[in-house]
Amino acid sequence: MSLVETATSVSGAFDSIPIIDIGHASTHEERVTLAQQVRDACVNVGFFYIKNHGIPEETIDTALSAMKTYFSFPVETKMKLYHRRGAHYRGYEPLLDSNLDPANRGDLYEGFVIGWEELVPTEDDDKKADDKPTTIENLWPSEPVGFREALVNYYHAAFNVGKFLHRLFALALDLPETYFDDKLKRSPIMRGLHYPPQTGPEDDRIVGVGAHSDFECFTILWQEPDIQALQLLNSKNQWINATPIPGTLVINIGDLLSRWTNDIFRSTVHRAINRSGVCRYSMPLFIGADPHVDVEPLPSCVSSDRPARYENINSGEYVRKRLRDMYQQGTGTSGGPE
Ligand SMILES: O=C(O)CCC(=O)C(=O)O
Ligand SMILES: [Fe+2]
Repeated sequence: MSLVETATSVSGAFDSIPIIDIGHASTHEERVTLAQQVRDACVNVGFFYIKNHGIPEETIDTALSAMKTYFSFPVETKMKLYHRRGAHYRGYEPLLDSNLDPANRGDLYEGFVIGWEELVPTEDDDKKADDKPTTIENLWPSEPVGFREALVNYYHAAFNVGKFLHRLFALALDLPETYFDDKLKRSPIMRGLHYPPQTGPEDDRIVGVGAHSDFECFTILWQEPDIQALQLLNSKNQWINATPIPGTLVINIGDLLSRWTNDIFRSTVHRAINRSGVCRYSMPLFIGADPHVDVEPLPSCVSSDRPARYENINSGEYVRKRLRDMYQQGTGTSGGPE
């Protein structure tokens, strides 16, 4: 069945989230089989878990413990790196600073945001990058010791998984396997997130992260085991729990890849509410397209029955606008970069 035909029969009324084992992918045949599962998941749900992703537990644990220490510092210390002071929203986001769902009153998480950075910069790094990718500087606190190393290590480990996944997306979209290789070279933004427990009466207008879809191409989310918080909205308006499954990562499609695929890959609305009684941590890595890349519906996703639904847009401009909107709706007072 063609991609367009596959998408036509989809209802979006999913009640569970597929788990895909990516552990065996050395042959082209194995990757084609995986790509078929990925296609089903992206068309029907927009979310899936991956297992056997290969990120060492130690890399995750070290990043988690660095985050826990950092977020335990007084807010005045963390505010020295307030993310709205710089030009690119890097650094510390305090509680209630953003508001992803305009119907809400602010998102009850604090975060720390970084972009591309080599742990040990290589001399010819910029020369190698023929596409003038972002070289926006990250902001780093002096404490805890090892914070930068822990986060940058996790960033690259997760990005390596992302590089593998975008090849599966390409196969799933009937494109050459390497189609996205030169388009997603340095795009990821990573956030370390801390959700304090929400107690008291349930109030749908203040949640950990309000209902939203992600802006970029796809997200690789590590969520803390044993704490239920993430939920996805299906087409019947039911919230489906994305229960943490040990050893897995959650992958979801964002709006940019949804546009690129003419809505054949679903960018599913989700939210997070932490009513566990204890703090919860998560680490999403958002993989967009590099800023210079133009995005318009792919030929394999367009037909006479399904004409292109979107204009060509520049990826950098698109994501910048989405970020501006998100932070303007928040309660942060010092405005945002233009
Ligand atoms: O923390 C989570 O589980 C979800 C976070 C999220 O959806 C986001 O940051 O876009
Ligand atoms: Fe999200």
